[in-house]
Amino acid sequence: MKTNKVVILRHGESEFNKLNLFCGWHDAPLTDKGLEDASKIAVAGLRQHQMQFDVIYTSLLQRAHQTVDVIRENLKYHDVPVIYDWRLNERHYGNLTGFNKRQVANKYGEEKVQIWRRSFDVLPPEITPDNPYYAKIRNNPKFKDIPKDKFPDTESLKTLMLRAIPLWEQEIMPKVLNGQRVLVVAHGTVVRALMKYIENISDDDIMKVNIPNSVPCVFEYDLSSGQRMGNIQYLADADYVKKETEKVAAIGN
Ligand SMILES: O=C(O)[C@H](O)COP(=O)(O)O
Repeated sequence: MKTNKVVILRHGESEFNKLNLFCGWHDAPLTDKGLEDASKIAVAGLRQHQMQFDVIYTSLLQRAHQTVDVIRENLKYHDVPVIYDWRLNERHYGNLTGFNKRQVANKYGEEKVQIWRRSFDVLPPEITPDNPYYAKIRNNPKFKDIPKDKFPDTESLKTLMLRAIPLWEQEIMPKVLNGQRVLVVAHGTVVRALMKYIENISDDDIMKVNIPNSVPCVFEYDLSSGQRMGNIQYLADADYVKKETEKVAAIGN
């Protein structure tokens, strides 16, 4: 039986992850720890499982690019082409962008914050011009080619899926089923979106899914039927994955 694997990875810890701030489309860089984990966790996992790639897909955001760079540098993937696509950007966090998750929970309640963070279709309030990150995001030159009518002011997992799944179905999956080895380096909500779609996870169950930084997730396909095989494989120590997943699920301090 001929099979092929596709790997999906969330970037390393960003400055906003560290400060526990809603980030979304704000272009925060990785922290030193984020850079280190990209190599110690992501690269180590890929290397240990002898993963090779023909093409890498990523978003327009630097935290994903820096993660890609660490992988390319360490695994000598300089010849592997990188495709940058806005449809892999993190979900736009609306007017929550830039605010501390704990402080927002103290103001609106934990339940409300978890609905904003993890529900399938509840949109955070739209970003308004008085938000300190509004102009930075709107004027980010990297976003200049995004169609005006597609540029979001807030997004839920559902609306993110409306942009990310067509890319997966029309560009990424045909390559995977053609035998190309694809690595996707993206963001927490993008990984949740792809997982929901691939694994057919219900709108309720996806609320419990949290994605740790820097841990490669592997999905295997049977090339003759195009069907998914087996379970998701995480290329990191199980205790590490559990600990990091719990950290992401929590609202933090
Ligand atoms: O955009 C962000 O703040 C993070 O990348 C994801 O945050 P979350 O885990 O709170 O959705």
